Amino acid sequence: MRRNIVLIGMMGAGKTAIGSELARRLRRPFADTDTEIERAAAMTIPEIFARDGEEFFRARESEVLSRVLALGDRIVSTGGGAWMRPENRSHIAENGVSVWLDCDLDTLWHRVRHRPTRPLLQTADPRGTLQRLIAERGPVYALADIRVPAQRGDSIEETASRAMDAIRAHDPKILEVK
Ligand SMILES: Nc1ncnc2c1ncn2[C@@H]1O[C@H](COP(=O)(O)OP(=O)(O)OP(=O)(O)O)[C@@H](O)[C@H]1O
Ligand SMILES: O=C(O)C1=C[C@@H](O)[C@@H](O)[C@H](O)C1
Ligand SMILES: [Mg+2]
Repeated sequence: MRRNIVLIGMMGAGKTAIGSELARRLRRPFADTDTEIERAAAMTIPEIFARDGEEFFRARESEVLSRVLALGDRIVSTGGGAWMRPENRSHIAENGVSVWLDCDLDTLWHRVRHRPTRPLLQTADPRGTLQRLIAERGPVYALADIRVPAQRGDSIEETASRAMDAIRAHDPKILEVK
């Protein structure tokens, strides 16, 4: 079974957008943990946070992530907080290669500020919250196998190409066609 390629990073970094582009190019199945959680719960992420709280969401996230990773061969886009749990990092390391989409605050803010779909940003100062999350999570994201800079000026295609180059440089076998 081929190793999964697992995208991690902040909300708005492009895990979903770049992940689906990589899956299309590599002709591999795509899985997005946020989408899988919403499907299983038949609720949106803001609804899950509002009704059951973040801890409940994190438990479902770990379950979904394990299930998807066990399938293998996938491009897996995670939610922004998934990488913060040590057990999730261990599962990802056992079943795939981790790719951090490293995106700056201004670009992230530009992308997420008009979207009400990220419950963690429903604060009095969402830009400040985003900045704090970047500061808290940055050192942990940096534990990923591979770092790919994802800047505002780059198109989805350019960032996807940069990710492919970085994965190939890390281990060419990961991109081999069956
Ligand atoms: N170069 C780019 N790379 C990635 N996304 C881009 C780019 N340019 C524009 N976008 C847009 O920015 C948004 C990125 O959000 P996306 O949902 O992919 O982020 P995410 O990392 O999956 O966030 P979350 O953790 O909240 O799921 C999308 O609407 C995407 O179309
Ligand atoms: O960064 C985060 O903690 C989150 C990011 C999103 O992908 C969702 O998983 C949820 O909104 C939490
Ligand atoms: Mg996403």
